[in-house]
Amino acid sequence: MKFTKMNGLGNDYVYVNCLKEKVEDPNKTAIFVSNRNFGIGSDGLILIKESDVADFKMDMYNADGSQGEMCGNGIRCVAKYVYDYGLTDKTTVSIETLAGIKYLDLYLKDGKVDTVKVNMGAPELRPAFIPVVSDKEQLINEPIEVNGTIYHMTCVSMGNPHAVVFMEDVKGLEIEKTGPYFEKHQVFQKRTNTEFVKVIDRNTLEMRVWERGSDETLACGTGACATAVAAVLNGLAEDEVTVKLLGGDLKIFWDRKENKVYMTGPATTVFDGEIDLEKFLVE
Ligand SMILES: N[C@@H](CCC[C@H](N)C(=O)O)C(=O)O
Repeated sequence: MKFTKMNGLGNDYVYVNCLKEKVEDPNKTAIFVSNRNFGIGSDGLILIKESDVADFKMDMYNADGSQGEMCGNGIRCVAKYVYDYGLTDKTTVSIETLAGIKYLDLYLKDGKVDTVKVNMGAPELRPAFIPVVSDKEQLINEPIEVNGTIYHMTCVSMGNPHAVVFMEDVKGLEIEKTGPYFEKHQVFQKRTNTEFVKVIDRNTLEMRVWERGSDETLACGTGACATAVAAVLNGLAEDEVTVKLLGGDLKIFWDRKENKVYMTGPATTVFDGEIDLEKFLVE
């Protein structure tokens, strides 16, 4: 299997061009390639495919082999891949995901994609569609007991589920002790991604993320979008913010008139490789 290692702000995936390659068992392949000791090492696996309804299709798998509906950092890298490797010469591309079709603008430097702006669509706030168990219309600053501690969360889907928790000490948070309890809390029927966020000022948010299926990662694009939306809903930020993640910054704009969230950030290629999967994916 030929692959390319790419990342968006250190949120790294193994990308496979499925216009040329066939991945028989993506769940199992994701678990193997993601392993940082015995595999390639990544937060998951992303397959680039043909689409009947858009220019390309993205299928994403977390490090535990589960499938995610959407990946903000991943989709910017898919856009870079299809342009830089000559699969398209368009600088505006559409990509089908399990969370619908996303539209992306590509910005070039020295003939290659450097930065990508993604129309991430409308945030979903209705609990049943996130999904999270609740009788309420929206969950904004809602108390939740997690492993014996009361937190306040705002729930947003950007195609995938997010619980956003505002707090003072994000840097000192022992995320590996809290994140798994949020992820598997009984109210989240499909588990959840959780963002822990400090408001620096009304245009700057500091965020760490515990990702469903991949543990702590250096950045999460859908998480940054959910965080920006949650900050506005809680009266903590303006519609346009910089989200500061462990791996770098994302610019997020919630166009409230159109009810669309825009994410702008970098995409980076690290190396190409080839691996004999048959040798490793034995029963
Ligand atoms: N890192 C991604 C999100 C990947 C999927 C997520 N873990 C899920 O299962 O929903 C991003 O940049 O958005």
